[in-house]
Amino acid sequence: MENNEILEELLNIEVEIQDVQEQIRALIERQESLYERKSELSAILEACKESGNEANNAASSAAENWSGEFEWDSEADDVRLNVFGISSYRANQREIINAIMSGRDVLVIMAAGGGKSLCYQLPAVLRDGIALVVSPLLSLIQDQVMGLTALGIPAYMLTSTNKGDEKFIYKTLEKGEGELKILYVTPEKISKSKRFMSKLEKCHHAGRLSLISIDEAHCCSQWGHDFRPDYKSLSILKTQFPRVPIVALTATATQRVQNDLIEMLHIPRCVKFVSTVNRPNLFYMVKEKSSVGKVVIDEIAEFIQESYPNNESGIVYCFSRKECEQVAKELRERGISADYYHADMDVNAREKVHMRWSNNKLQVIVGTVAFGMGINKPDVRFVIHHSLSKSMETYYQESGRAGRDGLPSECLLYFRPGDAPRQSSMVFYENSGLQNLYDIVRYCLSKRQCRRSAFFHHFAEPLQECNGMCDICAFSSEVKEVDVSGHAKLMVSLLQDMQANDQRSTMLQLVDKMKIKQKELGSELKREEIEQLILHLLLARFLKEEFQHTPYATNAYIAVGSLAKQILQGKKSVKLEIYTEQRTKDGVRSAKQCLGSSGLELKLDELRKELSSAHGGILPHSVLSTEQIIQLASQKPNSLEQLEKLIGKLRTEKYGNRILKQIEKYYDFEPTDKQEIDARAAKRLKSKKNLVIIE
Ligand SMILES: Nc1ncnc2c1ncn2[C@@H]1O[C@H](COP(=O)(O)OP(=O)(O)OP(=O)(O)O)[C@@H](O)[C@H]1O
Repeated sequence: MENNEILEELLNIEVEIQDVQEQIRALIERQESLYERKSELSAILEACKESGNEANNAASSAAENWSGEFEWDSEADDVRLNVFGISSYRANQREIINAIMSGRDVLVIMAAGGGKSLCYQLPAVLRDGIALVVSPLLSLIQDQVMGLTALGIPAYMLTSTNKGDEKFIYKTLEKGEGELKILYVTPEKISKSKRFMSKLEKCHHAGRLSLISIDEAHCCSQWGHDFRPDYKSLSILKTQFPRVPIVALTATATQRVQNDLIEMLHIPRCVKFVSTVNRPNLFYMVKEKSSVGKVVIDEIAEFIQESYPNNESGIVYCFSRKECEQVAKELRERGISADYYHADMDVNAREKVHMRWSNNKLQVIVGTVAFGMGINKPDVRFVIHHSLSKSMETYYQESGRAGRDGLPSECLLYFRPGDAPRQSSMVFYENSGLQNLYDIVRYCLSKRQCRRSAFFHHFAEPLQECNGMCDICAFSSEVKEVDVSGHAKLMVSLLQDMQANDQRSTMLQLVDKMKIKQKELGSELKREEIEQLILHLLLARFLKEEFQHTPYATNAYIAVGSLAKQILQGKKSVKLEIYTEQRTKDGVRSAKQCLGSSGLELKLDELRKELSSAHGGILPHSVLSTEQIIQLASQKPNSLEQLEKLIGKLRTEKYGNRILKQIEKYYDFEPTDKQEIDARAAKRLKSKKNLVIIE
């Protein structure tokens, strides 16, 4: 064998070894995520078994019957009503309180606005001694202390900003003299103040530390979206105060975060209360985002002005500080009262904007993620994401700031594939950062999966009915699958060639190259479709992202992924989901379709006009009972007036559309007589599917 041949073979083997290593790495990653999903599913199964298939409560809570009778029942009822002014408990609150009162450690996962505070504040009032509450943000703490003081509960905070109370607090902890029931601290106090910890130790020694509550507990976990290193030090609490019950509370925690929390806080025998992540009053929607910035702002402004003309509050989330300022300015130019909020502003300026918004002097806050925890405004009617969030958790949390009062509210996410690399260059160094980002990208790309069910899937929760409260379920739109294997193959070869020449390509550059090259294939994809294809290939690991740091930024490049060979060898076909007809902005087309099938000539403009003028600004409380729908279906309206009369309280376009969607379902019956309809409706109601409650 010639030397040259040996060298060449050696080189080939080297390349192949690298390739195999890449594949092994990818397979290990896949194996890890499968293990994780397996443990999540096993946990759900366990929870379902123990709670007799009831979705809402997690395992141990059900087994120990925390809803039975307890000796503190009447005192607790008295405090609930006469101190907190709350007439009845919400789901799980009483059970959680009973578990804490029984001295157990408790993990509470309850959606935003679900009423977590009462769960630890009420036992804090009932139990002798002082309750310690660890909370991550000063503004949150201030709110809570103000609220409790107003209720006549002696609550204080020990932070660097209120040195005045420090002396009193330390004396009370040490000697038990002053009146103090609930003490709020930030996690830094636990990790950094030896003095505080020694006073707390004395308080505990004298038997006066009643419970420890850890708010926003997901901050403890490396996998939590708001991970805070100081929360790590909280592991000391159980070691130092083993018999004091710890209650950890959060709005979002995947199975992995839950396990992490339990381990970190040393509470392996805690009672878990996992309430559903479902927020039935929130309408979720993903909107295609134009690549022209002005068009996006026009759409957002139009949406706000049409749907919320009476200054109803909203939030617009943006990617960067600069973008926040720009979007706020452009919204103002379009007549919307908006201002920005981000971490670069000084505290006073931020506080001022927050206050104006809280007092309804400002309609829209345009914020970065810095406008986050501690937003307690209950009547936020819409949360719009101008840019992609970095994970499903973050999106759930941010969009969840809408509708904490339980009234119908909307969550819109503007998505275009080009936003993904912007985020990935920010998150790639985080634990599972890319994986988390790809989860939300998958959510945005989906054209068939109910948005709500995507959340259930993500948080490993059994499915629940969406009731037409997401764009996928509310608007009917034809989606077809297009085979783009040829384009995928071309893309991979293009990248391979570039890599061989030591060239890199951003998503944008790759799209440009594809636009030219795809002509050879004889079938051309649009720019947006090529972008979508790139994302699909990234999600399936046929492609991967690589990052390069410059002194100013980190750039994301698209490279050939570990499984790309399968595409080149034609072992995998690639399909894109494409709408066969453009979804109309608000689903009127779906109404048209549904009414069309009944023979009703839909006067689209008339209906639109009527519906928008009927929108009185007050949030819709359209009521259309199942009986009314049955009636409607059996009467087959054949004029617009008749339809409107039947629908009666139709107030807004979007609610109108929901109702029409329901009608559509009923028309699918093609019923012959009323009895038949009643029987079928009863059957549906029995299976709890398609239950229409719009109130
Ligand atoms: N049983 C109840 N009945 C009526 N209102 C309640 C009840 N429990 C709590 N609330 C109210 O619900 C609102 C939200 O409660 P709370 O602030 O405790 O929510 P949360 O779960 O901590 O939400 P977040 O995670 O967003 O902070 C508050 O105004 C609170 O007074």
